[in-house]
Amino acid sequence: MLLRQFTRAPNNMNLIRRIATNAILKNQTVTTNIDYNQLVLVDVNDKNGYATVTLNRPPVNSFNLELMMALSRALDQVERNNSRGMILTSIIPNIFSTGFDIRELYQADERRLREFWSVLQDCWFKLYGSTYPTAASINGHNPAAGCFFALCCEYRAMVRNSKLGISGARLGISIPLPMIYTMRSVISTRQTELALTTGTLFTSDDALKVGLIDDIATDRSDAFAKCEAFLDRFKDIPPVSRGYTKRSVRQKDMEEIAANRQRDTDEFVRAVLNPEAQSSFAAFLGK
Ligand SMILES: CCCCCCCC/C=C\CC(=O)SCCNC(=O)CCNC(=O)[C@H](O)C(C)(C)COP(=O)(O)OP(=O)(O)OC[C@H]1O[C@@H](n2cnc3c(N)ncnc32)[C@H](O)[C@@H]1OP(=O)(O)O
Repeated sequence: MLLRQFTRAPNNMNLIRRIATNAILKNQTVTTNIDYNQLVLVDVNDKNGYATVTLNRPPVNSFNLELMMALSRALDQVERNNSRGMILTSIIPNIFSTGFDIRELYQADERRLREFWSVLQDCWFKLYGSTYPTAASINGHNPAAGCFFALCCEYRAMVRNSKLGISGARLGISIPLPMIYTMRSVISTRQTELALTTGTLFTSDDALKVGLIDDIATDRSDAFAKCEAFLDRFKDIPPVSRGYTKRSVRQKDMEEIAANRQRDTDEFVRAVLNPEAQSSFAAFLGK
């Protein structure tokens, strides 16, 4: 059965901007909350300028097209706000994300599937190619696509007793290029190949050892604090030159993905519609 082996919105363009009314209280963080479309929440801390992007699709933050689109728009919002940094996290206590929503893949409509992948690619360009500093506060299990987005960030803190990785190989799924390039930007090519060809889901200790995460946290608030401390490291670094350097480091990967977008989409669609993959999805969903 599909990854059980791993343990066991609408198109709303209107932003609702809410300024915290009790900000006058001494020492209280002043936040501007941009409630985009509920599936992804964007909060900007007015004290330090950091945006928190929170995945909010209970029960498990699985990515369907709507969540992917909401993430894409949230990233646009962070960019437009000129945030000093961004922390990606999840509202669910012990789960960051369970990856793609299997219901999105099972008996999928091809047009919707193409759009799904295209929006994932957009998210990748926006997050991987962002010039502002990024960190992932991984508050729980994070297999597959959620791991991919966390790896796009510059820093990861993960709570103990969680698992992280891209396990597609165990299901006979070949891993798409954006995921390969992203993992390879974090750990060595050798370790990337090993992780992806064995479909390893890493414990927090093993993830730290191999370099997939930067810190182990005791709980979600510790993970968040560690992410803030990481972003603080850039407080005195001029953001424009910093962003330019980051983009230059990542430029080659982005050019290659941009040049292969159509082929990458075709391969994804073929992989999902493959009868073997469809049987796995059916088994997962108990069909
Ligand atoms: C096929 C071509 C793909 C091409 C390239 C892809 C490359 C590979 C990268 C990404 C692919 C993916 O993302 S595929 C998704 C992979 N993810 C999983 O298989 C995770 C499965 N989930 C779990 O193992 C567990 O949910 C958990 C350990 C993460 C959490 O366990 P917990 O016990 O806390 O929760 P439940 O398992 O009871 O789940 C609650 C509820 O949610 C449903 N659920 C969970 N995950 C998904 C999902 N990914 N899609 C849809 N639904 C999901 C689960 O069935 C439960 O539902 P019910 O309450 O109705 O039983």
